[in-house]
Amino acid sequence: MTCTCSRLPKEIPLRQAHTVAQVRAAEAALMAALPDGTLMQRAAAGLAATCAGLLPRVYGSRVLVLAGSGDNGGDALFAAARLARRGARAEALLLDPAKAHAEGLAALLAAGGRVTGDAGAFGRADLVLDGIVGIGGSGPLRPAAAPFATMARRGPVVAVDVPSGVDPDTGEVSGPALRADVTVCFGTHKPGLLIDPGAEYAGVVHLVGIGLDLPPAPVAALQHADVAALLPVPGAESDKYRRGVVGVAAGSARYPGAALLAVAGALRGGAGAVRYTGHAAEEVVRRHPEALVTEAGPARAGRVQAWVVGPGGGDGAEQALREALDTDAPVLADADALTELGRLGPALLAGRTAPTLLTPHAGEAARLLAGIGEHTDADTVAAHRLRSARLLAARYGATVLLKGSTTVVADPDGRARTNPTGTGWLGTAGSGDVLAGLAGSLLATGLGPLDAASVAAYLHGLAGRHAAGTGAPITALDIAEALPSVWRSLTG
Ligand SMILES: NC(=O)C1=CN([C@@H]2O[C@H](COP(=O)(O)OP(=O)(O)OC[C@H]3O[C@@H](n4cnc5c(N)ncnc54)[C@H](OP(=O)(O)O)[C@@H]3O)[C@@H](O)[C@H]2O)[C@@H](O)CC1
Ligand SMILES: [K+]
Repeated sequence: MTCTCSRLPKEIPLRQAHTVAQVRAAEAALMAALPDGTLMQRAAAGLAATCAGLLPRVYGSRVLVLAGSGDNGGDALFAAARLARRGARAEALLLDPAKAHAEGLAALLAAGGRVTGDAGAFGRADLVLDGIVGIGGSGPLRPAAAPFATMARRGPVVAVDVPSGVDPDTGEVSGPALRADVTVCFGTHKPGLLIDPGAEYAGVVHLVGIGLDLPPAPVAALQHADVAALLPVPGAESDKYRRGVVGVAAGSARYPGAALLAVAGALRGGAGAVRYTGHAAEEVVRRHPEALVTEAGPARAGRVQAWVVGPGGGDGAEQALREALDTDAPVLADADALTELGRLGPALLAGRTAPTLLTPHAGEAARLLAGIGEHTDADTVAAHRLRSARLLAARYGATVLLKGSTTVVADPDGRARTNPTGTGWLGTAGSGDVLAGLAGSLLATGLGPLDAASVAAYLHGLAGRHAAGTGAPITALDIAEALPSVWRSLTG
């Protein structure tokens, strides 16, 4: 089978995202060492170059700047001035004319651009620059700018640094926001560009370096090369035990399928063997003869380097979870085990010395949040992904992989990762069971929970894309079966 993924670029570095506070501190240090306006010119030059690349030709194109009164508007006005000097018909719509960025506006006018008060220019433009607000904004778009969030447009919208109305630190969107086709961000990614719903508003994100000296990023998205470097490779001396044994406590008389799918994921996640315990032993062996099965629960199941507990676990989930948590192996809790954990609260994890990885979808995350007294629902969790995942990680003292349109992994130490490979086709019954098995298998090979979770999410997303091809419904088993191909595409 040919894997379409093998054509993906391999050298793209880790996408790092910094908070507004970190960007501000780096900006202040650099600005103190450079002549006034240097950073804005670097930003405007990169922005103008991206815009020029999006236009069939710059000369004669209609470019509209939506300009707020901060430096974000300044960047947009200076970039439009550069395009006007190349013959573009550039206009600026000033949202608060009295407070417009004076130097940027002067540059635009000097280059032959003009100011317009006609909101209809938005729909006629060949390209719109969203310079309403960047990292200095807060809350939803103000009334003067809000109508542009829903207006029809002809040409692409290019967001300057951040789509206006998207929270740069979290990706939360609390009201109207500009929907961009491309976002040109400066110095670093902002977390809000990598996490839905903000990521969806950002479109394709293009980073323009401006020379900021930044600390380690609190949020990152692994790329191909990062994942390839983390994948376990068996050594010459490896046998199945040295490669790691993953235990899967899953499935019930009512849900035997979840066991099959979790084992299918676990068999393809790098561990040397899969040890299954639960009510679906017969089905598991029939479908996966390579699995070891045992009647005993996690407490007496034999050698296991990481446990996966909960998919389709039914009534047995609490007992299996308690037994697995009593071992000194890493434990991944999913599905019914998460429901039990939400009911019993974080005290159940107290005293663990090995890592715990929780893999909730938004509904299960809401149940876990209830376990710490935060009563909410799935939609609210999905709207506040980073915050929800971080809160759960901190309060449960566990790594949390929050599944969804952007999967977010949060570590109790505060680091977070977002997964760039997701696809809507992954939203299929049993897909989460495969992911749980896969992530547990990576844990058993010795990866830490943050790496195991983010590598699993990456592989799972690529496998979903590979299985769906140019676009077709897929089953959870299709995802599992595509895993060896995408693994090869990363290492080949
Ligand atoms: N960091 C860097 O290294 C570099 C940063 N650069 C650029 O600077 C940008 C940051 O500029 P900034 O600090 O001037 O803030 P900015 O985003 O323009 O917003 C302030 C304005 O927004 C308004 N406003 C607030 N909320 C709003 C809302 N909800 N809806 C509507 N309006 C709202 C607020 O209004 P006010 O409260 O004053 O009435 C004020 O007028 C950054 O994103 C990047 O583009 C580059 O030039 C190169 C180097
Ligand atoms: K903007």
